[in-house]
Amino acid sequence: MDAELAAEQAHVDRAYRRLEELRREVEEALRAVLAEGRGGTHQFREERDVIVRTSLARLQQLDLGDQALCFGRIDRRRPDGEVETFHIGRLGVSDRDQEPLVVDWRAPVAEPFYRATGRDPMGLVLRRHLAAEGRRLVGLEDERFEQTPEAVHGGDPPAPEGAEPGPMVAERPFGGPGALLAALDRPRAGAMRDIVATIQAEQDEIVRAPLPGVLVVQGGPGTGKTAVALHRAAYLLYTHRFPLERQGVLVIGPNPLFLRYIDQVLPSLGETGVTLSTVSGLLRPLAPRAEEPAEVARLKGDPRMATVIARAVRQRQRPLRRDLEVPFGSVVLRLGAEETAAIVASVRRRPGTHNARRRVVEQLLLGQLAERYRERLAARRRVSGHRGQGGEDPELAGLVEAGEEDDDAEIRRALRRHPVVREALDRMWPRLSAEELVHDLLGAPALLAAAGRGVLSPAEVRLLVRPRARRLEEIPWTEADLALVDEAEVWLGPRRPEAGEARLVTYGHIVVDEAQDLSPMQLRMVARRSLSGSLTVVGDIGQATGPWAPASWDEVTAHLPAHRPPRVVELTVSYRTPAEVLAVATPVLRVAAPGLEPPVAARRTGVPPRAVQVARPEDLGQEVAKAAAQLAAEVAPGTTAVLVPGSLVAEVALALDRAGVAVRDPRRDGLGGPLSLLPVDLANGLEFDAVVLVEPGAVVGESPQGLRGLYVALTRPTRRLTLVHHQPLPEPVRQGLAASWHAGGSVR
Ligand SMILES: Nc1ncnc2c1ncn2[C@@H]1O[C@H](COP(=O)(O)OP(=O)(O)OP(=O)(O)O)[C@@H](O)[C@H]1O
Repeated sequence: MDAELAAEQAHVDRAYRRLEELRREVEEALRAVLAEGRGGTHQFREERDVIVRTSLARLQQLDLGDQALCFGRIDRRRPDGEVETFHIGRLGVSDRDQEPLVVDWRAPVAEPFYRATGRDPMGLVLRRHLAAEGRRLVGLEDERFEQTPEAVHGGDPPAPEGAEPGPMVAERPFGGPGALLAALDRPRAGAMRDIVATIQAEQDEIVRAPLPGVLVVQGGPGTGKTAVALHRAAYLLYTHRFPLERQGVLVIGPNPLFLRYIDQVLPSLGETGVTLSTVSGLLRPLAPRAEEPAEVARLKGDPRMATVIARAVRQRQRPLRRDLEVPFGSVVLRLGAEETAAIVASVRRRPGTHNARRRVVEQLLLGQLAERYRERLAARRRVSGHRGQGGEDPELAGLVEAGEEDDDAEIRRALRRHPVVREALDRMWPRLSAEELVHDLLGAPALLAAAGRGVLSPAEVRLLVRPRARRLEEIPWTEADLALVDEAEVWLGPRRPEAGEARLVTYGHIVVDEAQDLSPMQLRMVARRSLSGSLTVVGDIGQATGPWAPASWDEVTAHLPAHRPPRVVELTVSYRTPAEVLAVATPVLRVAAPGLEPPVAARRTGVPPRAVQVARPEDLGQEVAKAAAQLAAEVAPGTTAVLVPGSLVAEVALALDRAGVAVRDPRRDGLGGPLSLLPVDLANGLEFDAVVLVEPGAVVGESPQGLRGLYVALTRPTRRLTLVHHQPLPEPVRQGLAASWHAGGSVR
C-alpha cells in the first residue's frame, strides 16, 4: 500500500474508532436512563421519553451499516497561506477536543468538494476521492488545483492518473471522474443508492439551494433529478433541522413501486423522519381501486373542477322549499321558507368550513323556533288573562302539562331532538363527508349539471356521471376522484369538527417527483399541504405521460404556492442512459416534445441498442424470452426488465413462462430480481441495467401521450437495450437506431 493511502487509512481508522466511542457513549446513556425505570413525576417521565427517543435516533444516525464513513478530502489554502485539510463523509465525527475528523457532506465547509472547478477552485489545492470497501480504503484519486498556468487562465484540472481518457473529462471537470464512472457502471440491485460521494457541481447547486419558495428542477431522463431531490431533502433537514424536523418533510412519488425503489436513500443518508407518499396516499385510508378512461381522468384533473366542487358544496346549503311546521307539544311552530332562506344566506356569509358552520345554522333555526314558541306562549297567556279567572286556556294548560316552559335552553334542547327539526337541518345544511359529497355529485346528473353550469359543457357533465354505488365502501374510487375528495374536504372540513378528525397534515418542505404527471387538481392537493410554500418540484416535461401533460412548467407552478416567484433550474447530463441509448431516444423526444433540449450522456458503453423484428405476431413472446434471457446473462448480477405495453403483458408473461424464463412481478416481489416484467406505464423513474422493450409501436398507441410514453420506456436502461417488435418501428426510433450505430451519440 502506498504511503498516501496508508496515511489516509490511519486517519479513517481513527474516525471509525471515534465513531464507535460515540456510539458506546450514547448506548451507555440510554441504558442508564432505562435503568431508572418508569416511575417518577409526569415531567420526569416525559423528559425520560425524549432522551430515549433522541438517543435511539442518534444511534440510528451513527449506524452506517456497510457504507463507508469517509469518501473524500479537500485541502484548502487559508488567507494566511496555510493549507488546512478536511475529510468529507456521510456524517460529522469530531475527536474529544472537538477537532473534526470527518465533516458532514452537508456542512458549508464541504461545498468546494462538490463545486470546485479549474475555473473556480474555491480556494482548494487538492480534491481527493477515497474509494473504500467497507472500512478498508482501496484507492484514491486526486485532482490538484495548484495555480498552474492553465488554472490561472481558466483551464480545468488535469485528468486524474488512471482515469479513462474520454470526452467526459475533457469538457467539464466532473469531480473525480473515476469515482463517478465506477458509480455509474455499478450493476443495479433494484433499490436506488445515494450519490453522496459523487454529486456533480450542477446537482450540488440544486441540493444546496435556499429553502424558501418553489424550486423546479427540469431534467431529461437519468439526469439525477430523483437523487438530487432526495439529497436536497437531507441537506435541508441538516441545515434547517429546527424547524424542519418538527414541521416535517414530505416526498411525493408517482406510485408505490417507485416509493419502494427510493425508500432506502434517505435512511442511508441518516434521515429517517421523512414521509414518503404517493399523492393519493395523502388521503389514506381512502385508496383508488378503479381505472377510468384518460379523458375522464383528464377532466377530473382540470382546475375548473375546483369551482364545480365549491359550487357542489354551496348547493347543499339550501333553504326549505315549503314552510316548516313543527308540532311541538300542543302547538305547531311555523317558520316561513323565506325565513330559512335568510338563515342560509346569513350563514353563507360567515367564515368557516361547511361542517363547522352547521352549528350556526342550527343555532339560528332553533333560536327562531324557540322565539315562535315563546310568542305563542305569551299570546296564549294574554288571551287567557282576558278571559278572566275561570277561563283557563286549554292549549296553554296542555303546554304546561307537557312540562313545557319558557326556559330557553330547555326549549332548544327539546327542539334539537325533534325529528322534524333534524330533518329540516339536514336538508338546509347537511353534515357531509367529502366522500359523500363527491359520490353524490358524480352519481347525480342534475347535481353535476347545476354545479357545472357555465363551467362544464353538457358533454363534459355526461362524461363525469357514473352509476351510484350502493354503499360508500363499494365506490370505485379512481386516482383522479381522490383529488376531488381532497378539494371537497377543504370546503367541508371534518364531518364532526368537534371530534377533531382533520386529515390535512402540513409539511415544512415538500419534494414532488415526476411532477409533470400531476393534474392541476393534484397539484392543489400538494399545495395545500405546504406550510410556507417551500417545495422542490422535479420532473421532465418530455416524460409527461399522464392524462394531463403540461407543455411548460408555468402550467405546473400556476397551481403551487406563489409566496415568491418560482425558480426553474435545469440538469443537462444523463448519468443513467448511455450515449448509444440516448441516440435512439433523442429523435423520439424531438417529435414528442419539440423545443426541449435532450440530455447529454455521461458515458458510452460501446454497445448500440438492437432491434429484432418477428415475422408473425405469435412469435413475439418467444423472441422476447430469448432476448430477455440473453440480456440477463450479459448484465448479471445486474437487473433486466421486460417493458411491455399494457395490452401485451399477459401474452408476454405466458410466453416467458413457457420458455422457462423466470420473471418477477415487481409490484409483488420488488425490483431486486434479476429479471422483471413490467407494463411500461409503471416504468417512470425506474432503471435497470438492461431493458427489452416490447412492441414500441403499441407503446405509442396505448400511452395517453403517445411518443412521450415511448421516450420514458427507451430511457430506462443503464447499459443495454433490445427492441422486439412485429409492428413497424415508429419512424423516430428507426432514425435513432441508425444514428446510434453511426455516432454512438454525443457524450459530455
Ligand atoms: N452524481 C451522480 N453520481 C452517481 N450516480 C448518479 C449521479 N447522478 C445521478 N446518478 C445516477 O443516475 C441514475 C439516474 O438518476 P435519477 O433516477 O435520479 O434520474 P432522474 O433524472 O430522476 O431520471 P428519470 O427522469 O428517469 O426519473 C441513478 O442511478 C442515479 O444514482
